[in-house]
Amino acid sequence: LAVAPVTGPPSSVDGFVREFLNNLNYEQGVALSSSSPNDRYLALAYTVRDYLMARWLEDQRRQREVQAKGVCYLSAEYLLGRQLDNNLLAARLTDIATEAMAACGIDIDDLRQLEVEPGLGNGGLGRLAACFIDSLATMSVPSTGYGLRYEYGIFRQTFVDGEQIEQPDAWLTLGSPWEFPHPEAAQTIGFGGYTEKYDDEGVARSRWVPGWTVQAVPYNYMVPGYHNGRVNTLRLWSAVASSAFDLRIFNAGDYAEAVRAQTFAENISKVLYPEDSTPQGKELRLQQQYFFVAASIHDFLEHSLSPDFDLANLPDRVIFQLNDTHPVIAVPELMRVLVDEKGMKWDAAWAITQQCFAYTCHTLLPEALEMWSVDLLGRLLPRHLEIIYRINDEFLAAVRERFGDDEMRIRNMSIIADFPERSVRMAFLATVAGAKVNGVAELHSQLLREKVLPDFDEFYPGKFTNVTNGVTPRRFVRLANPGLASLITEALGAGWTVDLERLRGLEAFAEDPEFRAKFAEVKAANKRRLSDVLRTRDGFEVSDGHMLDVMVKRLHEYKRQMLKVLHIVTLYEGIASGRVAAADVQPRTFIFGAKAAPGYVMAKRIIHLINAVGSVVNADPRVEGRLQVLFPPNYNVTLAERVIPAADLSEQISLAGKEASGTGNMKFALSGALTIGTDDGANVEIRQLVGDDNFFLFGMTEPEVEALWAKGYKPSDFYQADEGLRRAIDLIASGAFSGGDRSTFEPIVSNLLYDDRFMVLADYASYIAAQARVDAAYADQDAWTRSSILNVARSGFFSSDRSIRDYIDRIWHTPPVL
Ligand SMILES: CCc1ccc([C@H](C)CC(=O)N[C@@H]2O[C@H](CO)[C@@H](O)[C@H](O)[C@H]2O)cc1
Repeated sequence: LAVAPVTGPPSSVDGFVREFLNNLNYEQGVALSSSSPNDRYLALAYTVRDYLMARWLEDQRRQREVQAKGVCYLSAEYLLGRQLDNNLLAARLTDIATEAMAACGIDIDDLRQLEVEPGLGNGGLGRLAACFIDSLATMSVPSTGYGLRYEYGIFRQTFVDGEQIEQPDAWLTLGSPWEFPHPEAAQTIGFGGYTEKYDDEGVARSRWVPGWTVQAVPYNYMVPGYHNGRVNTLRLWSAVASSAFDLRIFNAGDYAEAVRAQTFAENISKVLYPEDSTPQGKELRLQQQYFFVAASIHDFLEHSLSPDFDLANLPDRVIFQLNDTHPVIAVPELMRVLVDEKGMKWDAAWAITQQCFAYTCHTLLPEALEMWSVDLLGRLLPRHLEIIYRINDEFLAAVRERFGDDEMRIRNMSIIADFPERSVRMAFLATVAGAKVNGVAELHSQLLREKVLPDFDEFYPGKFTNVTNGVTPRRFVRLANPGLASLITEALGAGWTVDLERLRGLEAFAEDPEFRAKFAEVKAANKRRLSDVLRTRDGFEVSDGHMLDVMVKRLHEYKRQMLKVLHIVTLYEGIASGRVAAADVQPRTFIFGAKAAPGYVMAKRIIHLINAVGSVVNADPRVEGRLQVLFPPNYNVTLAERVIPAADLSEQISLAGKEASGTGNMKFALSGALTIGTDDGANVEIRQLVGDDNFFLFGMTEPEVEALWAKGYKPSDFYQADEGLRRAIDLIASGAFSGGDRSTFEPIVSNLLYDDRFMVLADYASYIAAQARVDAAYADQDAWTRSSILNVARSGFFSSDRSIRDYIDRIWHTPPVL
C-alpha cells in the first residue's frame, strides 16, 4: 500500500483556519459558537501539532534509517515551560496563527494564557534539561530525552500571612494537548523479589525474579528544532498497574484492597519530589529513578536498534547522559540486561557500559549527593545491588593495583560507604562507570576535581572535564524579549537566534546614542509589561521609575536571599531612623521569586521574613515609596519569562564555591540586566566576558572562604564590628517586622549570629559597598544602558547551543545529522 508521506496542512491563514476548525469540531466535538476557551486552546494546540507532525514522523524515520550515534538524555526533571509559543516559533507559524485566530474572532493571547506549564522539575537542573533538548533539536543532533511524566509537578506556591503554602499541581486536569500516549509500547518494570544462580550449559549465571511489576507507559512530546524542520522526541514514562483492580477481592466487598496494588503501582509517577538539594532517601524516589531508567534502556534497545544489532557496537550508537546521579541506577540496569538477559560475559558488558554512560554533576553541597542504603537497594533491586558490589570489588582491586594497600584511600573511594549506614554513593558509581564526568562551570569543575572527587581525578586522568551551562536563546530572548529580539535583528540580521556569538556585533552599537535610546525603551517597555502582569496576577502596583533589583531562584541558604534581606533592611533602617533622607535613596523595587522545599524549615522562615519586611517597608510613609518589596508567589518558567527581561539588576550572591553554575545569571545578562555577584559558579565566566566595568563584583573568593572557614568563622565578630550590620540584625530581632513579636524571626537571627554556614555576615560589608556602587552607576542612565548593551553583546557564549557543541566535542561525539 503506497502511503503518501504526511505533508501537513498548508502554511496559510486559510489553511490554518480550516485545520483549527476541523480540530475544534472533530477533536473537541464542538462548534466555534459553542466552544469554551479551553476547547479553543486545545484545538489551537492540536493544529500546531498537525503542522509539526510531518517533520516529526520524517525525523523518526530518518533516525531509524541513518543509524547514527545519538544521545539519550536521562533526567528525572524537565522544566519545560509553556509549549504553544515555542512550537509556533519553531514552525514559523506565529503570525499565521495570530491572523487565523483573529479571523475566527479569537485573540490568540487569551488562549496563550490558558496553557498550564508542565512543572516537571524543581529548578536549575530541570530547566537546563529543557534548554538542552531544545538545542539538540535545533542543532539536528539525533537524541531522545527520557524522563518521568509526573501526574503532579512542582507544587503551586501561595502565601498565607506571608508564609508558603503548597498546593498540588494538577497540571493535567484540563488535558495536555502536547503529549501522545503509546500504551502499546509499554515496558514491564520489575521490583523486589530475589535473585537466583543457575547453570547455563556450564556457565554460572544469575537471574532476577521480581516480586512485583509495573507497566511503564510512554508519552511522547515534540521537541521542535528552530527553523531547521527537525522534531526530536521527549519520552516521559507514566506508571500503570500491571494488573487492573482485583475483581475477586472487589466482589468480596473489600474495595480498598481491590485497588491497593493499582494505587501502589501508580504512585510511582504520581508526584515530583520537591527537594532540590537534600535527598530524602525515600523508597518511592528510588522506585521513580529505576522505573524511568529501566523503561528508557529497554525502549532504546528495542525501538532504536535493528533486531540483529550487535550489542558489542552499542557505544557507536548511543551515549546515555546522566543528568546528575538521579538516573545512575541505569548503569547496573544495562549490565543486568547485557549479562543476565543477553548472556554477555561480564568483562565485555562492563567495557561496553563504561563507554555508553557519561555523568554531569550539578552540585557542590555534600548533602545533595545521593546515597542509597544497601538495605533498601537490596530489597527493591536485589540483582542491581549484586552488580554494584561486583563493580565496586573490581574497581577497588584496580585501585589497590595502582596505589597498593592504602586502606584510607580504598575506604574513601569505595562506592560502598559504611558510615553513617552501609550505603551506595551514587556519585562514585557514576564516576566509575562514566566515560566522562563534567561539572557545569569552570570553577565548579575545578572544585569537583580538587575538593569533591580528587582521588577519582587522580585515578582516572582525563575523565574529568567541564561544560559550562547555557540557556536557549529561542525561549529566553526571542520569545520572552521580543522587543530586544527585533532590535538585535534590526542591527545584526536574524542569524543570532541560532548563532548567539553574533551578539558580539552589538558592541559597536553601545557607542551609538540612538541605539542606546532604543535599547532603553525596550527595557522600559518590558518593565511596563511586567507591571501589567503583576497587577493582574498578584494585585501588585510596581512603582514607576524604580530600579528593578531582582532575585529569582529556589530558596536555599547557600544562595543567600538573607544577604538581600539585610541590604533592604539596612536601607529601610537608615530611613526609618532618620539617619538617611529618603530622597537620597535610589528608588528601588526588590522583586523576589523563590520556592522552598516543603520540608526545608529555615528556607520557609526566610520566605516569611521577606514577606514580613515587604509589608512593613511598602506601608511605611517615611519611605516615601523609595523602596518597594514585591514577592509574587509561585515563581516558575512563565513568570521568569516576564520578570527577567524587565530587570535592571541581577542578584547572583551565593557564597563562593556553593553555586555549581547558575543559569538565571545567564538569562539576566542576555536581557541586559547588570549582575551584582560573587566569583561563584558561572558568574566568574560572565564577569570575564562582560568585563569588570560591567559587573558589580563583591565578596570573598572560594579560596578566601576556605581560609576563613579553616581559621574558624565567628559570625558574631562581624556583627560586633559592623554598626550597619548590627542595626539591621537588631531591627529584625526587635520584632519590627513581626508586630513586635521577637520570637517569630529569632531562629533566623540566632542562626546568623552563631552558625551562618554560608557566611552572610562575612560578605555583608562588601555587598553593601557594591550596592552603593550600583546606586552611583544607575544615576548615569546612559552609561548604565551602554553597560547593559555590552552585557548582551558579550553573553553569546551562554547559549545552550554552545554547551551542546562542547558536549559533542568533549563527551558525546555525536555530530549533527543534517
Ligand atoms: C535528590 C535531591 C536533589 C534534587 C535536585 C538536585 C539538583 C542537582 C539541584 C540543582 O538543580 N542544581 C542546580 O543545577 C543547575 C544546572 O546545572 C546549576 O546551574 C545550579 O548551580 C545548581 O544548583 C540535587 C539534589
